[in-house]
Amino acid sequence: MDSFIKFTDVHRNYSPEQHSGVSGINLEIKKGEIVSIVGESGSGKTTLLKLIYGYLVPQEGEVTYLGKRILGPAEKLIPGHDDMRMVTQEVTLNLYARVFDNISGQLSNTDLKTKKELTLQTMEFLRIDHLANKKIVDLSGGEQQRVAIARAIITEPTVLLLDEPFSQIDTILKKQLRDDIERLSKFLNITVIMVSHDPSDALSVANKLVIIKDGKIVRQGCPKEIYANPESDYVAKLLGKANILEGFSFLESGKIFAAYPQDIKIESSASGISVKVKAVHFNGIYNEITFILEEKQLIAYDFDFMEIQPHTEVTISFKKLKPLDKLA
Ligand SMILES: Nc1ncnc2c1ncn2[C@@H]1O[C@H](COP(=O)(O)OP(=O)(O)OP(=O)(O)O)[C@@H](O)[C@H]1O
Repeated sequence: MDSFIKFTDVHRNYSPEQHSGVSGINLEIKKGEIVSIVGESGSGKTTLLKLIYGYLVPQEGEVTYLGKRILGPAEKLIPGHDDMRMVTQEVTLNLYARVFDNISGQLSNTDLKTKKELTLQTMEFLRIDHLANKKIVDLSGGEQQRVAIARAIITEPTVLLLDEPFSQIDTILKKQLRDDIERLSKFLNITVIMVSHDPSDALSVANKLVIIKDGKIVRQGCPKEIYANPESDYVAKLLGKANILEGFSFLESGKIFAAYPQDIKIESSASGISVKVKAVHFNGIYNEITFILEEKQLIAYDFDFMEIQPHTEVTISFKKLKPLDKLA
């Protein structure tokens, strides 16, 4: 059986002189998966989305959808794959038209009654039916984003590509969006592929994680497994703001470990490793404690709001240390 979406040895750069774009990409995406592509800024995340959608073509290798090569912009009258929709951060909505018209306008060659029914269904699915008669300019950023997703899904795509969907919304809307993405996948069987530079969003919703660095995939697989065993400092820092421990006197020489901030325990007893507190920042859910250990700066989260003061000494212990194979 043909793979759903498959990259085989894909290379696509923007300029031969400088490093840009992506290279050596091998990736398979299964139907119905929620895939999150994460990586630091400029690592090539959007380039991967554009290669899937057909906004870019590889210079080497190929990208296929159901076994067929995805056509590039020069090979199609309207660029973009007919079975897919891509929602970007730029507002592509008609700002002065009603929400209803923005969504229903996507359905050409559909009779009025069906158009109305489908638009109502889609608005209900994304819980924006109460906004039907509002103009886009009068909506919040999060509401506009839901309208953009509604516009995309009303044409019943098999694949929805989302570029930084979580970037401009607050915590409550993030939770709703996560829920929407899960429902799109579960009830409409849409494969969702999204790009995020904040991995906490990705970890919470994706069932496959693709981690990219300098245009190359450095890890792919189950989010929980990758988080539990990051293997490289890039992945550990990206996914969990991990402290990278190397060269400390209490470590075996030559070994490197990652410690997530929540895995550093601050002890009230005298046992443990003595460190000097540099700064304490209240975060709402925890205090972020910056401390100095053997002249290196590390970060721990204190969920118990212990009375820790800057410039004092405390003792710490490591609840979990994750061995790293390499420094990227
Ligand atoms: N049209 C273009 N022309 C030249 N270089 C480009 C072009 N588009 C992207 N690049 C370069 O290719 C690399 C990857 O870009 P891409 O937009 O895919 O990264 P990204 O991971 O999505 O970044 P960000 O998180 O900042 O959006 C970057 O170095 C970028 O500057």
